[in-house]
Amino acid sequence: MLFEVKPFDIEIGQYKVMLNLADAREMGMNAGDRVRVKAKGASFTAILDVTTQMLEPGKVGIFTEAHVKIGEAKEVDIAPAAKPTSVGYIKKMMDEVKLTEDQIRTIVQDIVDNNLSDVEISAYLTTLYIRNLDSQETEWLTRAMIDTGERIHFDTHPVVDKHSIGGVPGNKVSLLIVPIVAAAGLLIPKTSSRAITGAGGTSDLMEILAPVEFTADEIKEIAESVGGILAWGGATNIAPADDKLIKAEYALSIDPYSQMLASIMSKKGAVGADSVVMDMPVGPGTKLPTAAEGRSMAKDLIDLGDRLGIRIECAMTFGGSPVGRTVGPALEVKEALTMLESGQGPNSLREKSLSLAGILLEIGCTSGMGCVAARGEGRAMAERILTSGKAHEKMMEIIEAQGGDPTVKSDDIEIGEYSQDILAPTDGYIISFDNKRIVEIARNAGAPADKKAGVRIHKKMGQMVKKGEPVLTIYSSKDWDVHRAASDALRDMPIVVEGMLLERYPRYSQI
Ligand SMILES: O=P(O)(O)OC[C@H]1O[C@H](OP(=O)(O)O)[C@H](O)[C@@H]1O
Ligand SMILES: O=c1cc[nH]c(=O)[nH]1
Repeated sequence: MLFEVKPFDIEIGQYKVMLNLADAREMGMNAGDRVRVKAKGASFTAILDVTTQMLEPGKVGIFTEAHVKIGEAKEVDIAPAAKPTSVGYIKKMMDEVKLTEDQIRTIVQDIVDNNLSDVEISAYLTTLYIRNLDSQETEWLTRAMIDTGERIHFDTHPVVDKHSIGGVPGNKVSLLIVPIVAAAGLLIPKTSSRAITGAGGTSDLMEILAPVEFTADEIKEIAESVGGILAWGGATNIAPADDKLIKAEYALSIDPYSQMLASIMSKKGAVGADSVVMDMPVGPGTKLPTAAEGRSMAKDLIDLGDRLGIRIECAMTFGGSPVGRTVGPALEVKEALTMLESGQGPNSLREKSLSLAGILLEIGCTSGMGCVAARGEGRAMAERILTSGKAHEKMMEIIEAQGGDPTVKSDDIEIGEYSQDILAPTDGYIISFDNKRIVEIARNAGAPADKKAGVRIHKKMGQMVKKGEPVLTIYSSKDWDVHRAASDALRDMPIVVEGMLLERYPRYSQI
């Protein structure tokens, strides 16, 4: 049937069209069904939405991505179409049937081609949240994610890299590790994602200092010119399925195990990394609650690295409380820049950054790939690079190469103008600190979309507090977001001070 085009200026990351309910009924279709859209020079499958109000019969609403495909066409032909075959493969996954390499590749290709609806993508992720793929399937998934995008081939080797599985709040260490390692003369083309389960991923942070969206060629050029880059993987055509999946994971606040392995390793494989240090925060409220789970994941990551020809070294790090004292993009950038400027700052941030950077400085020694520090000397070298100001100098070069302001100072970074302190309800020691609640509070305050929102932590596990002293300060660009986050924090405190009355459960209802 022919329909008059009505463009909808709405970007949703899918090919979507909308029809009046009467037209959809006449064609025997419902919302969520697939339609074939044909216009002069274009033919593609889209997901159908229906309306009774927004369009008259005879018209078709064309969302941004689909509109780009049809160009200037004023009329399109719409006909029912079959669901993509990958929907059947996702159903097989749900039924615990092992998939073939081709079937996994088809799912990934359909994700890249925007052929799956949000419902289908969340079914895929939910299945992977409930059950893991085996190591062969995970390798196929990772390879499919690499092969459906571009790859970078560097002329210089070794190419080293760092990646975190995330899950611990305030994990701004990449902003220190990349310049330290690049200042030591190693090539580190770091691509990151945005926040997945947290309140600010490395790309959300770096974006405050410089643009993070580059093509694969630009990443190669920038990294080769200054030794390092901190780019957003989602903007490139590198492992393009990754960001589409991460968007859905962020909405669900989940990071399914097998997808996490493939997500991380596809980004590393696509940039041609020879050696990678993997930061694996372990502790209550993280993605790895116990050391045993950490060791098991380390084994899986090393195995996947071997299959792909990437040398992986896993570092289980302390995830029991936030890294540093800030959570949320601008607050974290301020803290990281202060450390680059002065070499000083919270011990947890300094130690973690230096230890992980140190591993990278040593990493190529045993494999004969080339390294800059002998075994056992990497951390001390990283510390010299930080305290001498060379890491700061390198960070400014990276910022400039990415198109940011190389004269930026930590004092220039603005944080939310609205704030509220959360006070200790009693005297005592902090005996429990809930990472997940800290992230929820920062997200309620608006992070990561509001870059100035987040939480400053005044007191950490084991520290003494006096009744009425601030334990946290919540920041936001909007006063109502601060109030919402603060009342949520007060309703269910993220910290427990020894001796605190946690909850009163009355004998009789008060109502
Ligand atoms: O939001 P959650 O799940 O905590 O973690 C996601 C973060 O972890 C990784 O950090 P990096 O790229 O190694 O610095 C990702 O790229 C992302 O920035
Ligand atoms: O890059 C990352 C990091 C953590 N989890 C993922 O799924 N991807």
